[in-house]
Amino acid sequence: MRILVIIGTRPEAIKLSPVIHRLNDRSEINTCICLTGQHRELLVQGLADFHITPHHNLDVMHDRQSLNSISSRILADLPRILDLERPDWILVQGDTTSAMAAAVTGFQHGIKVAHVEAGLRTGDPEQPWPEEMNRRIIGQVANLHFAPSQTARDNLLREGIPAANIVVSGNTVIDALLLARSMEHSQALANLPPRSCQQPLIVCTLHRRENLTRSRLLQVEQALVALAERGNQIVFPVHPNPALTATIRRLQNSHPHLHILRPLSYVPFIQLLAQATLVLTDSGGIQEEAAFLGKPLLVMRRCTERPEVLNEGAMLVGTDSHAILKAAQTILDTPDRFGRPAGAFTDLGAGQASHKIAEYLLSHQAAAA
Ligand SMILES: CC(=O)N[C@@H]1[C@@H](OP(=O)(O)OP(=O)(O)OC[C@H]2O[C@@H](n3ccc(=O)[nH]c3=O)[C@H](O)[C@@H]2O)O[C@H](CO)[C@@H](O)[C@@H]1O
Repeated sequence: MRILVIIGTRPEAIKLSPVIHRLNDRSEINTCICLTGQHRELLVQGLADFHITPHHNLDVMHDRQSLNSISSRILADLPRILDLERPDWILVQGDTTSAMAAAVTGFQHGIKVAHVEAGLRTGDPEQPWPEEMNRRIIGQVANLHFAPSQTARDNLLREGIPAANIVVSGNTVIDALLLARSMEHSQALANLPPRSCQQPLIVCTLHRRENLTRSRLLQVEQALVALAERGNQIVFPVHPNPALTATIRRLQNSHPHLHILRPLSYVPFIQLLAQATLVLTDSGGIQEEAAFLGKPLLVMRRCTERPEVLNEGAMLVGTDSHAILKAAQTILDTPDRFGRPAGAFTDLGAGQASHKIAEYLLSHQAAAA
């Protein structure tokens, strides 16, 4: 069986690396990896963390490129790889424009599409934008849907996807996180700011397109400075989106407790997260990772496609500085009320998702033969 795995961005590299390792374990499967290049440095970093070597790179990204041009270049260039590799399956993950364009290309070429992390929905096409619509489009063209949770499965059933085509696998991010923790001894780790044990550590990330307006960034900046002034150490690895870096750079020397960093490799980032007192993010993957690590979590969005993390005590705070400060202070005053033991949250699986995905693809192929 030939499987073509498509990877466009850092989170896809992280979430698909454990799947690629499980596929490579099986001699019956020939796995080929094609990068779209939607991210450049972040993607290279993400793959290197897991020792994955790609076979093809469409290299679609140019400075200030639009989503339309990313999509059109993938639609135009991926067929060349399909002709070369002749895969039985195209495997895509999540909700990026790369995954959407690759899934549509597979559909148009009559190649079966398997979707990892299928069925996440906020119900609002604008939030997150364009990811909610990307995942809905992939859901319509995919033949097999690996849902990370029961809730995601229910979303797909509501949209008319046949139950027989949905497998609840868990989320492969948990597999990646556990792998990263097991690799800590062999890697250079996060350079954490020196702090006394009384000083809380807040890990912050922000990059959703809808949050990159001047007014929202200003609100988040105000909240971060106020939290630093209250004696918290804040570590903020900044996503290299130019719309973000241009603004956040001015925070660089604004307070000695505010540490603005370049993106970290995955293993040090997970180590940092594991030491956090509080996580403040609009990232999808970090919501999942923080919940698994039992960390108090504030989500800088108005809705989430991950209701499971809200059940775990995470809160939606948007980007209003007062709302962030109020919620953060409540948690920092009584962190023990909000934290959980690491690994207690199992709604997204406990590290077996990649194995289940590889085994299911094999058994599906055997049944079809
Ligand atoms: C709308 C939405 O929620 N969509 C998500 C979106 O991804 P995201 O929001 O999760 O994206 P990011 O925040 O960029 O990446 C996060 C990963 O990066 C690691 N990290 C972070 C900082 C750092 O310095 N070093 C690192 O290693 C971190 O631990 C984590 O694993 O697309 C994915 C792909 O399709 C989807 O799965 C997913 O639904």
